Amino acid sequence: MGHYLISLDLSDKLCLVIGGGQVAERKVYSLIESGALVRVVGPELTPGLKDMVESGRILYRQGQYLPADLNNIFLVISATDNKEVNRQVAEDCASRNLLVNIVDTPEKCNFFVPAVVKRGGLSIAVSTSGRSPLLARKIREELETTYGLQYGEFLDLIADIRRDVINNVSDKNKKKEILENMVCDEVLDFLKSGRMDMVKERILSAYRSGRT
Ligand SMILES: C[C@@]1(CC(=O)O)C2=NC(=C\c3[nH]c(c(CCC(=O)O)c3CC(=O)O)Cc3[nH]c(c(CC(=O)O)c3CCC(=O)O)/C=C3\N/C(=C\2)[C@@H](CCC(=O)O)[C@]3(C)CC(=O)O)/[C@H]1CCC(=O)O
Ligand SMILES: NC(=O)c1ccc[n+]([C@@H]2O[C@H](COP(=O)([O-])OP(=O)(O)OC[C@H]3O[C@@H](n4cnc5c(N)ncnc54)[C@H](O)[C@@H]3O)[C@@H](O)[C@H]2O)c1
Repeated sequence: MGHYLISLDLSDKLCLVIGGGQVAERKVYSLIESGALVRVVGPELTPGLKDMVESGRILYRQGQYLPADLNNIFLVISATDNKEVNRQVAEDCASRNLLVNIVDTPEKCNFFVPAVVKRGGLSIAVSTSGRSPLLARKIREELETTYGLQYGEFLDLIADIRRDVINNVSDKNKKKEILENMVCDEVLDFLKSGRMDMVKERILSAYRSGRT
């Protein structure tokens, strides 16, 4: 059965990562990038995680996992190398209806973490439904070469105009025409080749001609 892909708003949500190893570190980075408040529990930390504790970017309780660590938590990632601990976390989370990811047991997860290309507000996520994370990574790397940094800048530009159009253009056809022209093939071709001057010119003219 396929997964239902959603885009979670984690800003200021308290998320728990259990374990302080390599996998925990990767998951912590992606949570922090999404604005989550992250707490890590584990007897020891990688140097990268240690830095994050010292610079105040994450909270840390040194020690073994305890069920009380789940209090007030929105989302849990269990990234220990101990199967029994991971199994216990899965059970504790299921009884509390928490969002939970157990890194060594896909069947106990109620969400997977996809491989993601981020370009400002644009996120391109790749999931293989847990079947081959390495393939997800390879496809993410390929997408990174196709979708450069200019896509984030482009999204900012068209998002502002779109908001203006939604608020100020009442004619449905005109609204549709402006929104479609901003992402027409010609604009996307200029974007792909990094011609931001032409991109800006074309989207402004799409906006102006739609408003007259
Ligand atoms: C995408 C990514 C996101 C991230 O972690 O941030 C991610 N794994 C990544 C890399 C990666 N993981 C593994 C390898 C080694 C090669 C291999 O095993 O294939 C590599 C490759 C590498 O490290 O380069 C090993 C591995 N992974 C899982 C298991 C357990 C199992 O399958 O039983 C084992 C065996 C452990 C063991 O051997 O004991 C399970 C999961 N890994 C997932 C996500 C979820 C499914 C995502 C999907 O739907 O595809 C899921 C189900 C749960 C979860 O973790 O969310 C990230 C790439 C990020 C990027 O580069 O952009
Ligand atoms: N899902 C994925 O993407 C993925 C990728 C690679 C590996 N894995 C799995 O993830 C597991 C962890 O891999 P790793 O490379 O991070 O291992 P690691 O050895 O670097 O880290 C494991 C961490 O778990 C901590 N730990 C052990 N018992 C604990 C407890 N009771 N409470 C809290 N913390 C505890 C250890 O102190 C250590 O910091 C592996 O066993 C592997 O099966 C998953």
